[in-house]
Amino acid sequence: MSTTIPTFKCVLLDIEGTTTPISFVHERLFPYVTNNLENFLNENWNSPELQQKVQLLREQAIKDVNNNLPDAILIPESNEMDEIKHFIIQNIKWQMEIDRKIGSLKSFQGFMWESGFELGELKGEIFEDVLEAFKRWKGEFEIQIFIYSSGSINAQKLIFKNSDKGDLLGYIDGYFDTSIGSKLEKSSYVKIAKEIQIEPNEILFLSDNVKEIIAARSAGYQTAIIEREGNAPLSDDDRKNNIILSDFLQIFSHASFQKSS
Ligand SMILES: CSCCC(=O)C(=O)COP(=O)(O)O
Ligand SMILES: [Mg+2]
Repeated sequence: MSTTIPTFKCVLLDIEGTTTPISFVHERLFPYVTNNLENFLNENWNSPELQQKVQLLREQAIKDVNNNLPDAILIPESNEMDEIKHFIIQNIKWQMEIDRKIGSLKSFQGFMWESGFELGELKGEIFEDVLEAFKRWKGEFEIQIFIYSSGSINAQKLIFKNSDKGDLLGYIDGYFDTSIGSKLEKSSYVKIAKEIQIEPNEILFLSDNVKEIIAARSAGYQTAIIEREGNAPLSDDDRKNNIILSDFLQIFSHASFQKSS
């Protein structure tokens, strides 16, 4: 009898648009930040963790102004608390309007979501097929599962721990965010492969973002674009040049990802 085994030893997964609906991120997580920002700053102003996140935003804003980024908003170091809060709010709202994938913003968002998840006001949405794929990868094939998202590692863990499919942290072997580098750069994927000590061609990267897929493939990864409802439309060229899946379970029967043994 011929059996099949996967061509990869681990999967590296994007979150937004891949394990999780884009609508959850844009209609639940992001508004949680923008709608609660002022109260959150008032209630947590004396927290050293908040002050550390604000300092990261401040340092990024200085870089942005030095790099002539249009509309960049500085956060002053004045004694006037209300003035500082005003500029923090302006700064965060501006960055979120352009959906910026930058460490200081992602770290601040993750800090705010922490209380939302702890209070039960937020629950991570995970697509139906993801949990079944996790179970099969771990149970049948000993495939390792890693996450690589622009969201902070703290935020990634919150989503998978407090998900609508239960606590999924036990399935996941490690997490990467943009502190390893941009998801659009080949070098980030090279670094991840080195860190997890798996050859690039034995890693399967799944994402909704074609630019991320191109970067991962240039580092030698196997790749597939995940096309979920609500994701950005793919061009004819994207379809011609990539494997496109609408569901993780399709990987188990896709010829490119299996070999006979
Ligand atoms: C922990 S993910 C929260 C969503 C988020 O902020 C984000 O930027 C997701 O980006 P991804 O790289 O997963 O597409
Ligand atoms: Mg994504």
